[in-house]
Amino acid sequence: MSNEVNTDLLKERSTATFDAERLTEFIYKGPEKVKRKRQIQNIVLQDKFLQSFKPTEFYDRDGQYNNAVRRQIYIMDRLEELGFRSETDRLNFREAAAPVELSPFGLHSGMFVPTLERQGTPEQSRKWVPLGKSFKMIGTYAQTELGHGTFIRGLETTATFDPETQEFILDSPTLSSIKYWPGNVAKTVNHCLVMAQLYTQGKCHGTHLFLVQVRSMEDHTIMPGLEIGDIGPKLGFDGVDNGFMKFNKYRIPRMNMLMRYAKVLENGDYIKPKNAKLTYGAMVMVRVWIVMDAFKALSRATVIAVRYSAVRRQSELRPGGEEAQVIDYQTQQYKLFPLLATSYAFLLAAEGMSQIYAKISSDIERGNLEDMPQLHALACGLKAFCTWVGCEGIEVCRMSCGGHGYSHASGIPKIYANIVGACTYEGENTVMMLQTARYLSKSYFRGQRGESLPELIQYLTIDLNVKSTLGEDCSFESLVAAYSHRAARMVATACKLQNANKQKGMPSHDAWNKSTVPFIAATKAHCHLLYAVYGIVENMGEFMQDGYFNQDQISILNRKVLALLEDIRPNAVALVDAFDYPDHLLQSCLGRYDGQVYEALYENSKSSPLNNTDIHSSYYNYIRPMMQKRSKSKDISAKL
Ligand SMILES: CC/C=C\C/C=C\C/C=C\CCCC(=O)SCCNC(=O)CCNC(=O)[C@H](O)C(C)(C)COP(=O)(O)OP(=O)(O)OC[C@H]1O[C@@H](n2cnc3c(N)ncnc32)[C@H](O)[C@@H]1OP(=O)(O)O
Ligand SMILES: Cc1cc2nc3c(=O)[nH]c(=O)nc-3n(C[C@H](O)[C@H](O)[C@H](O)COP(=O)(O)OP(=O)(O)OC[C@H]3O[C@@H](n4cnc5c(N)ncnc54)[C@H](O)[C@@H]3O)c2cc1C
Repeated sequence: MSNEVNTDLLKERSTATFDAERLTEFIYKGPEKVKRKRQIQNIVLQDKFLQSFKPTEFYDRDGQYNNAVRRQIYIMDRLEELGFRSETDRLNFREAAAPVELSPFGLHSGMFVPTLERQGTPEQSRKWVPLGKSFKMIGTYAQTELGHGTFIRGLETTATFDPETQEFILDSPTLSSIKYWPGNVAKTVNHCLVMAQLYTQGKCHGTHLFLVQVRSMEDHTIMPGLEIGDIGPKLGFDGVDNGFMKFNKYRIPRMNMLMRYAKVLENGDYIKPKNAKLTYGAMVMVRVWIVMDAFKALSRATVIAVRYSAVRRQSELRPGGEEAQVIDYQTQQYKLFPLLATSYAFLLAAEGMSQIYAKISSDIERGNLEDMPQLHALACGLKAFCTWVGCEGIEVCRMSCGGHGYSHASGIPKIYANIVGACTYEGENTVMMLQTARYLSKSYFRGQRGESLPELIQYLTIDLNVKSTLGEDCSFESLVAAYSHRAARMVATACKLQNANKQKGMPSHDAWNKSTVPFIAATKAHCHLLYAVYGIVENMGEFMQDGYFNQDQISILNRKVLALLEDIRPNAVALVDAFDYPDHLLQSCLGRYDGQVYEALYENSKSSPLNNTDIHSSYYNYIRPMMQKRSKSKDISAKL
């Protein structure tokens, strides 16, 4: 490989109108943090073991899982040796060491341990959290069943209290009650947090969480009374052993129910929690994190596509001139620059969401549940919006790289395959949007009754007769007003339909169901408040429906979006460089910092296992016999 940087990329970097390094410092919160992040990434780069892994697509499923376990355990050991204590250091190390591979211990650290911490009593947490943190106990979060994922109240696994033995009896009474999908259940973990319907004194009290040992701590054999296995290959998540699990009257001690909020006493009495939805806390937490995952996935794809578009030359833009960088085509800019802006918007949204989560969840822990519905609505809406928009955007990035985007060598298919799961897991996106929609609907009617609303949704009460004041400058205030107006109008329209349905005599659940299509559109509009000119141009109909903008304003917006493409053009490469993703993190022949994409693609193809021999065994086994058979056939030899 040559050591030179592609001349087009050199030019792009030298003509940028701002210093990308300053923006990097803004993203990572200061120069010291950037320095530290790079030091950590360099440690990984120097690590021969970590650099010895081939991309996951070169391994079969068994090899992918095996490598994922091997690599993740090595990472854990190295983190200990290096003495990294700060969460940021550890995250930077993990991301650099396994940039595209999901961990078979992800749910252990991401859901199992935090749920023990937050849903266990102080005694339970003291007992189990240290075991979890030190990996003496390895666990996951097992909720979804064959028959139910979305509808948690419909889960069928039962946990029946037996006061005689002071135990719960876990059972899978039907085929559809078998736990199905939980990550790392199949091969990795020895414990699970199981969501099951609690029965005591002959009465069902709804779903609760139970700590269940599923494999022996001595030899990892499956505990008697359980059936456990892998569910098979998936679109992504190659190194993750999503599993199934069936309980056959399996007993666990009473104290293995997580009892911070709800309790079952020795005599079987049930003590209700302050709010039944407190048991869903782990899901809310992960939805918040997923917004950051969507940022990381979309921004990586954007870096790859923008750099490649600066290097790739195709066709003549000026007749008879040199072939143009594809980034100079207006259509290419229109595909990529809004996604670049979206990446930055997602970063800010993810950080804002995390702050709100930290504040409200600490209130909840102190017993103040007032803001629980607001947190739930925000986390559901942003999780769904950011993963949907992120996945659509990643696909646009892939296609904007032409044929090479389709190759794993581009790095984009893997980014997509992993993040697209987030449109489904931790709450299917439509269902999540509808949770936010219910909140908007209730808030709208509250606003109509003159009740005060939380700041984020106060716009629902604005006067919808006011028209836009947007002028040539497309001021920030006029854009925010436009998004608020559109969302408020769409929420009002959906609510009026819901009301009209009720007035026609429909029961309230039907009135709701028959207005959910407009509610989804309204909720997307609510989440879309992150955007500016492009978002209006792309959704003009919704902004125009009640004549909010006049014809002149539409022309201004259409001109503005094209002018903005020109403004971004000289800075596009610097804007993606600022994310400061090193090559070994991107794992992309197209998104390389030095732009030597053709050399990289050519080198990469040589490592395809099909190139191990010039003549593949299938020639001897099938092609040659087929040709020999055909050459003997009269018809063919006659034609030849
Ligand atoms: C992840 C760790 C890091 C790295 C590892 C790497 C990779 C891991 C990848 C993937 C992990 C994936 C893990 C999972 O998928 S776990 C399973 C997740 N499952 C779900 O998310 C299920 C989705 N369903 C639900 O959340 C709920 O069932 C529901 C749709 C919200 C409805 O619940 P239900 O009990 O039926 O509620 P209702 O009775 O209809 O609602 C009454 C009332 O309560 C409100 N509500 C519901 N949930 C909450 C909540 N969490 N907080 C506050 N309020 C809540 C609901 O809106 C309703 O309010 P109303 O005002 O309308 O009455
Ligand atoms: C990669 C991956 C990892 C996972 N990891 C885990 C894990 O670790 N632990 C775990 O417990 N689970 C896990 N899951 C399961 C996941 O949480 C569920 O699949 C998810 O919650 C969706 O539920 P479902 O499969 O029942 O979808 P369904 O609810 O069956 O969805 C099917 C369709 O029905 C629609 N629908 C359903 N209900 C409604 C409604 N009320 N209103 C309107 N439309 C509706 C949906 O929009 C969707 O279009 C994982 C799933 C995946 C893909």
